[in-house]
Amino acid sequence: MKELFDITGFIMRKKKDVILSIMFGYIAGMTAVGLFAANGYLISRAALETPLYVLITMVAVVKIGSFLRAGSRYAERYYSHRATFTMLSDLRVYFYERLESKAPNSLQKHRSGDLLARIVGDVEALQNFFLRVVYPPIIMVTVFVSTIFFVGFYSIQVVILLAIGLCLTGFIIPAWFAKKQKESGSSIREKRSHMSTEVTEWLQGFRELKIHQKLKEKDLQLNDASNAYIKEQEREGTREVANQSVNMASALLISWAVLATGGYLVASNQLDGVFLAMLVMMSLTLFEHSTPMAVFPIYYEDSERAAKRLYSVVDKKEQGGSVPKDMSQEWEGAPSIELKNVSYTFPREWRKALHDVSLFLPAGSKTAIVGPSGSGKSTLLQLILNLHSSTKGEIYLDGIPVKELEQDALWKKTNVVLQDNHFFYGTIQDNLLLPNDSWSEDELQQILADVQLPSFSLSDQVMEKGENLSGGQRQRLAMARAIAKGSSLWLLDEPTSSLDSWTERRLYDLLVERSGEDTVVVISHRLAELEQIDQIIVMDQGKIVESGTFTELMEGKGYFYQMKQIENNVLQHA
Ligand SMILES: Nc1ncnc2c1ncn2[C@@H]1O[C@H](COP(=O)(O)OP(=O)(O)OP(=O)(O)O)[C@@H](O)[C@H]1O
Repeated sequence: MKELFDITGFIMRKKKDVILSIMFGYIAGMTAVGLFAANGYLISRAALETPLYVLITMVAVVKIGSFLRAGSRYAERYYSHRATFTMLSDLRVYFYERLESKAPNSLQKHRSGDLLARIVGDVEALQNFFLRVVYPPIIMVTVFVSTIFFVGFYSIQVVILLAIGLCLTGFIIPAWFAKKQKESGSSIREKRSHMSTEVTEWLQGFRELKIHQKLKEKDLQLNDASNAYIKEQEREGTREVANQSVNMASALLISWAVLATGGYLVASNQLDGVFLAMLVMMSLTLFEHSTPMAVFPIYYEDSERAAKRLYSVVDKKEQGGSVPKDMSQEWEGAPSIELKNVSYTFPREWRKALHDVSLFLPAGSKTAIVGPSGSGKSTLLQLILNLHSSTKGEIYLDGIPVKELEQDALWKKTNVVLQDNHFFYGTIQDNLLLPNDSWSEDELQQILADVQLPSFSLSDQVMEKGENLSGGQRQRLAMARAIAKGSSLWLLDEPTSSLDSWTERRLYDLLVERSGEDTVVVISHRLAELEQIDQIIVMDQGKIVESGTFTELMEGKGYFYQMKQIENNVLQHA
């Protein structure tokens, strides 16, 4: 309920359109009733010996009424849909912003297909909240009340019948449907989400599924998900039609009752016969406004579910979620990095990825982090980047706690290469993701040459996810992207793991040359090229087990020395 209240807030931001659509909806409803009433009256009058001028006037009124009805119906549709679609666009932006601020920590809990179903399908479902939940009862009540007031001048018995009809078709029957709807429940949203998840996985993993001959199995799962969704859609459709039929049948019964009562009143001289057709026509038209109430419970519940599903993603207070307190802080130049007793456990994991890590990296220093796979190197880098928030302890950049830095400002000031670098469909230049026009084309071409991609031109096409690039080319392009960023903090996670030794050496030389006085932290799985690094941090099982310069660590003959010996042996036997 609270979620729908929030959605109502979004609708109310479009106050002008909402008021205009209700106003024109009311005019359209009233002119429809008036038009049919005039028709009924006209037919009756025409049967009597009525002067021609009265008939001409009546026909003219009917004609004007038709234009008015068409015009106001158009205006009502225009404003109600404008209110709805601009509200949907606001909702999309709102949810996207909330999701973005929670990425990647919270979003990891949701499968991508499910998220897609929520941000596309559930937002879309909310278009019915105004059009089919909020709006119809308002129009129904206002048009009914006005008509009943008018009918009061002719017959109190018909007024009572119409009032009973309003209660029955507008409230009692929809309430009964709502009860039935609650009992049987609807899972159309969940079924759609499940199907979307299966489709996304199928698309993303198509190649692997094909290679490992699992495509058929996955196809069956996809089919099951699709059939379940279709079945639920059919169930919902049948329910919708059944509800509408019951409501329409009840409305027709009331109109029959109006006819019968009117007939009795005419026969007993309590009503002039010329008004009978008018009252029946009014009744028939009037109940068109209560028919939409038949589907009110379906759309109300669907909107409620959709709103709940949306808010369940963005509303949760995450453990370790980053909520900057004072986002105005920034650092100048190359920052120092300090970690004080930092621990981190991934959501839904019991094992600590980092355990009580403390370190200090002076401004302008060059640091390498090494260690076996799974020792927590990438996690450490991600915490410095504020992609996750430490479970315990504090991280400082230039003395400022990273939790208090605005994420955008932090990322703007950092040259990042992660293990998985994403590339977009577009040109090489597009994929350098330049923050401004500070580089000329020649300079960018030089950067490409420096990262050992001399044959690439800025206008070369990159396919989706960089599929037309080799692993090594992707890494070099990611390095070019980091260089083009031009910031004074470098955080690089295995930037050369797919490169041959010669190219790796060139890239490390380039890094030293380009980074100058900047602060650099580089994760390396290889222990070569570390002689020129100021400080090496050795990690194992989420802890720092050693640190020092290359010479110190080699002379200390500890963990690093042993790793180096193993690496040398492997290389000798390779
Ligand atoms: N997204 C995640 N969710 C849950 N656990 C994770 C996640 N990412 C990493 N871990 C766990 O955290 C621990 C540290 O992982 P991390 O990626 O930091 O290691 P690493 O030293 O960078 O390894 P590698 O050299 O293989 O990249 C591992 O036990 C890993 O299973």
